[in-house]
Amino acid sequence: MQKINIFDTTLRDGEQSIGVNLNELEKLEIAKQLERLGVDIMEAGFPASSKGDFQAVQTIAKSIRNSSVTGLARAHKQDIDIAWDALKDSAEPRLHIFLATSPIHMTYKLQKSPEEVLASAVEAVKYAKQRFPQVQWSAEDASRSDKWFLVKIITEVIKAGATVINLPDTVGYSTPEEYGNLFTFIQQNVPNIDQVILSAHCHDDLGMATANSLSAIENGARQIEGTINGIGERAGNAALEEIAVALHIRNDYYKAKTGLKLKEIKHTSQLISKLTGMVVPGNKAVVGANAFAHESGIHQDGVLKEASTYEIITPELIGVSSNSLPLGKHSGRHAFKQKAFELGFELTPEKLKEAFDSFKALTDRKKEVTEDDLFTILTDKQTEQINVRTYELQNIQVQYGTNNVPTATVVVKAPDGRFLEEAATGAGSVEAIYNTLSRMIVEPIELMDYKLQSIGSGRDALADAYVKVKYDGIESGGRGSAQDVLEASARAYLNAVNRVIVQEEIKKERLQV
Ligand SMILES: CC(=O)SCCNC(=O)CCNC(=O)[C@H](O)C(C)(C)COP(=O)(O)OP(=O)(O)OC[C@H]1O[C@@H](n2cnc3c(N)ncnc32)[C@H](O)[C@@H]1OP(=O)(O)O
Ligand SMILES: CC(C)C(=O)C(=O)O
Ligand SMILES: [Mg+2]
Repeated sequence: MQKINIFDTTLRDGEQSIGVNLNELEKLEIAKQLERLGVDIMEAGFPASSKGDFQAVQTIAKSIRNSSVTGLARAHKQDIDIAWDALKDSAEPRLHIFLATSPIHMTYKLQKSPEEVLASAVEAVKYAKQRFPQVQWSAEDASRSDKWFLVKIITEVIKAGATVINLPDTVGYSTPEEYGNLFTFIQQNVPNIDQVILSAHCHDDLGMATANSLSAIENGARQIEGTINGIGERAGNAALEEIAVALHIRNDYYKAKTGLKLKEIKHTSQLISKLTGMVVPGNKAVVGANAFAHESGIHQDGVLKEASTYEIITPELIGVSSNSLPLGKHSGRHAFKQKAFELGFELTPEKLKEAFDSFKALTDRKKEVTEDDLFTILTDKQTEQINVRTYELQNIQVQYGTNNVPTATVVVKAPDGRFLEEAATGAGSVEAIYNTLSRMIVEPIELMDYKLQSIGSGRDALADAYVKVKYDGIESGGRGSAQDVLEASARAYLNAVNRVIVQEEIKKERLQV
């Protein structure tokens, strides 16, 4: 099994993401977590770029012992000197020098001829090698460079003392096949290539960073550069967690592995997301919140029967405690039943069916059905009395205006099966409803208490009303939930009335016995 070195550049290329600016302590915290994750090399920053970055690289270099710490430098003696000051106390001082080799970059950005670029690269590597035991040289924009020029400059840079050669796809331009071929070509044509480790550094401009990195591995790369969560310049870098997990899950195919402790992936991802402020998309491979969540009924049924039907990665592998089966519009009965069981409900098949129907109806009206909503639906069903004749709410309409008296019109199905319709006013909308209901209900019911609260948060949260009534000396509470507070209030009132009537009938039966 081939070992692939992981070069993490979250703290350098990752920090180049728009809007990300980590302070020294934040960088140190991330560095310690990267060490726990087991990265072989971490690029802590670009020491010559600012005093703050110098300080952060120096602190990290002094603190981290189990990963090699590196810093970036241009092909400038001054950048190299500053980097040495920052890195000299690290466990294994390592420098990363880059210089662009593509015609576009050499002509327009560096404004140097290929010969000047070659001389400058060799000079910088020789100079760095006087102090640093490990010197990586990167041919920036390698994928858009002339291949024979790459052969020439890489050969000379290795002679100058480079220990790692990186072939970046700086602008994410390559396809997997092209990028793999570049690695093969360099190995076949650079005579001293066996003296160095070949590295891949991919960007995600065309969404191919992970595929390109894996293709590089298939073609001889032994070091992979990237960031956690794929953060980085423009569309980002290759996401290291994707590559490491792909190598693990498909080691039958790649026959390569990293030294990463995969269980640390989720925690690392969360820490980096929090400190950089870069939110991980829910559907992001491996670390997205939905990576182990199954919403559709057929998938949920399959996962409940055997997780591997729809899960190729176990959540535990990357440090997530379990998968989840959130209930929503596309869910089916199996997952609903399982959730009811987890919430502690044992409903009869009939009640379960009715609860499922209520749940499905709610999913049409509510964006997200929460656990609290399910609890309410299931409690309502569990506690619903069957085979008792009850008042049932059919329709409710309320007219309200700041300068009008609120008026409610309500239709109720009475215990004898008749449909009753009434209207009444009240000081407020709820009172208007309750006045209307009490006109329809033959039993003399006294209202004792009324409470209203929302279930969960958000604008579409369910309303939960509680009502206490008294009839013939018996007190009973009732609850009702609905998306609208007035409907919830009406349902709670009728629920309390139905309960108190049942209790009163039971009392009468007892007295007759
Ligand atoms: C592909 C990558 O990710 S490369 C890394 C990119 N990261 C960063 O740039 C972040 C940190 N950068 C910085 O803080 C600043 O750009 C600094 C401090 C490095 C340089 O700042 P300045 O001196 O103001 O230069 P500026 O950034 O405007 O221009 C870059 C200069 O470096 C030159 N340059 C670019 N790459 C290299 C290189 N590898 N080796 C030598 N010179 C280089 C450019 O040609 C330009 O030179 P010029 O001033 O002679 O025209
Ligand atoms: C500095 C180099 C390696 C880089 O980040 C790139 O080419 O993308
Ligand atoms: Mg880069």
